[in-house]
Amino acid sequence: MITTESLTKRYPRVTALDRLTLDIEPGVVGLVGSNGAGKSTLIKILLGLLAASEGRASVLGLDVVRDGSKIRERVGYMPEHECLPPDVSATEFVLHMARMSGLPTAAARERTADTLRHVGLYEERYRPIGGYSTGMKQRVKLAQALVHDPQLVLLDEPTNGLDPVGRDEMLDLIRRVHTDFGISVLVTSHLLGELERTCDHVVVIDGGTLLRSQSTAEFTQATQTMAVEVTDSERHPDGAAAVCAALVGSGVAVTADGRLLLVDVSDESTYDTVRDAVAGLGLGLVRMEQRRHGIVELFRPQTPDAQPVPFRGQHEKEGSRGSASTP
Ligand SMILES: Nc1ncnc2c1ncn2[C@@H]1O[C@H](COP(=O)(O)OP(=O)(O)OP(=O)(O)O)[C@@H](O)[C@H]1O
Repeated sequence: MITTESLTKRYPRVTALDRLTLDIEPGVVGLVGSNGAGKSTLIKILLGLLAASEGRASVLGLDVVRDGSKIRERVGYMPEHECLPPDVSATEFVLHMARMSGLPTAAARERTADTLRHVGLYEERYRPIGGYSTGMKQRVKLAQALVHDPQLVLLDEPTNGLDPVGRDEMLDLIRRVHTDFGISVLVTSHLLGELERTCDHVVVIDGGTLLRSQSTAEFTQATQTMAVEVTDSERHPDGAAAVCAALVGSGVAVTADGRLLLVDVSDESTYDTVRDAVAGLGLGLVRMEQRRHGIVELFRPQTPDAQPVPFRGQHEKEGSRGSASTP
């Protein structure tokens, strides 16, 4: 879907992309990086809107230098920053963008109505965009990226400025763009956690260089650890400690993480041992689940000398952008 070869973009004061080589298959792909990592620069080069300093790139098999206009016919783009005219309605704006993409008037009208329905703006479609909430504006930007039925959409920080519920809705919508219409998606975010559940594949860049490009399943491989949470009782006011002692007594390796017990699963019988230990103490089992590596964990230092990559955790608030910190 996208390939880059030693792609480099130098601005007078900063190298935004530094010999980036990528090979991305179709699907829903997340491009993760902290602020200034080079995500928007990469997207603009892929659209043929910005010239690279060195290297090559192609999108859907088309060269970004030679075939920029062909790429833009087949690709939808949702820019990061607000760029919507306040005085027109969503219908007028998206229809205009559909016509700009070359659709005949009747088809453009039909596609506009369908797309606005798909992004959940059908009821509001005749109101001026200036009165829309941030979430509604993001949906208009998504609708104009989809209206000409592209093969691929490039979505630059589509969850920016949204509250947690708005984020979840936008991420579900993005997932459905692929499952319902078969359109491939490249979505950028500085929040690792949100891409974990949305994307099939994640590409991580930092300072314009590639850190990782891997399937989400590989990123979040299941581990042989089970998290167990139990209730307390009058007899056992610290239920977790009591279960921990019982398990250690049965030869099970277990560590306590607050109220959570992390149990090494040596084989299937470990599940029965945990159940029997909890029942034997007369406690209730709140949770017993397999632990997975979250993407965030991958950025913890691997060696004592290694520095963590400064990505922001999912729960950090918007508005503190630019002050990157370790999750
Ligand atoms: N037109 C420009 N002129 C000079 N420097 C630029 C220009 N555009 C981007 N940069 C610089 O290039 C680097 C990469 O910027 P880019 O916008 O691609 O990052 P990003 O990962 O998209 O971050 P953000 O999410 O903050 O937009 C940054 O250091 C930025 O300041």
